[in-house]
Amino acid sequence: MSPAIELVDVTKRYGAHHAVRGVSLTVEPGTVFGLIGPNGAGKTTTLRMLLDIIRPTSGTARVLGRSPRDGGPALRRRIGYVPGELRLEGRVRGRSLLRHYARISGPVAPGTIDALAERLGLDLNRPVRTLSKGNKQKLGLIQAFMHRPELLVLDEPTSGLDPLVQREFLSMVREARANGQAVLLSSHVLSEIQQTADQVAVLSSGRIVAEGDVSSLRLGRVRHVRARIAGTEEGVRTTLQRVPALRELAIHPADTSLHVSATIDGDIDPLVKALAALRVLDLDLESRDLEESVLQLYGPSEGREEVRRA
Ligand SMILES: Nc1ncnc2c1ncn2[C@@H]1O[C@H](COP(=O)(O)OP(=O)(O)OP(=O)(O)O)[C@@H](O)[C@H]1O
Repeated sequence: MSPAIELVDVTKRYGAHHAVRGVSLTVEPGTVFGLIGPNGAGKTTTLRMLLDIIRPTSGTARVLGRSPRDGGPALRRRIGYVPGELRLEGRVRGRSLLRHYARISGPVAPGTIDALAERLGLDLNRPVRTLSKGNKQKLGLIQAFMHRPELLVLDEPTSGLDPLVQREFLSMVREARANGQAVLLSSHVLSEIQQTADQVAVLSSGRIVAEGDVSSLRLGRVRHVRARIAGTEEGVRTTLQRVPALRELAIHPADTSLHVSATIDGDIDPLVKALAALRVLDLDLESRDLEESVLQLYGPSEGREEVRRA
């Protein structure tokens, strides 16, 4: 079976600015591929090239075995696409709009539209212009999923959705994978990629700076540590400085305790053991957000030229 997506050395330039530089990636049927990276990294540009909304400056793209440029409407119907910025206006009701899309996308099994609307909690009888951003996004998701396309290309699909709906959406993605559909999901939210994707590529300044299976990347291992600790500043500093993976340690006296903040990259067990020797009044461990993780692990000082794996 040919890959659902194959990009080889694809570049997109706007004048002197490289939005995407030499990106190669392969997405197999029945898998979820996560494309992550901070704002402006080149995610939307990469996805639009798959749909032939824009064309690469150089390199080759194949989608479901065809060139997006030559595939035309026949290829387009085999893809479900959620654009990053969904503009839906007009008096038309959600149901009519989806029926209209269904005439373009090809057969939708009876009951599918209502079932998806029910799952996502969307009222299909409302005119689309009166829908909130999140509800418009739900319409966008339904139009992408309803005809069970071989490939789903989803650009920041959970933006504007509340956490319960996000969870339902992630189930829909897993079901699509189980049906043998391929999914390319772009996001700047690491957790949703971690929950669904089999493979992941990290884009930064238009380049893939890391790729592999989700568990092999070190992104999720960088955490913020915040604690309130009783004791002397010197004693606390001496204890915590022995933790090998602890960085950016800062200690500020506040009232009767010390406010401690740091980041930890890797094994947290030595930190837990060190804290056990102190009087900890409060403790908070939080994953760094994606942008911080990407920049720390794969940023300029780490050498963007190389693809790094854990
Ligand atoms: N039509 C255009 N003309 C000029 N520059 C563009 C154009 N489209 C995108 N860019 C630039 O290309 C880079 C990549 O943009 P892109 O929208 O692909 O990023 P992104 O990863 O999707 O970011 P975001 O998460 O903010 O949507 C950015 O620096 C952007 O300013």
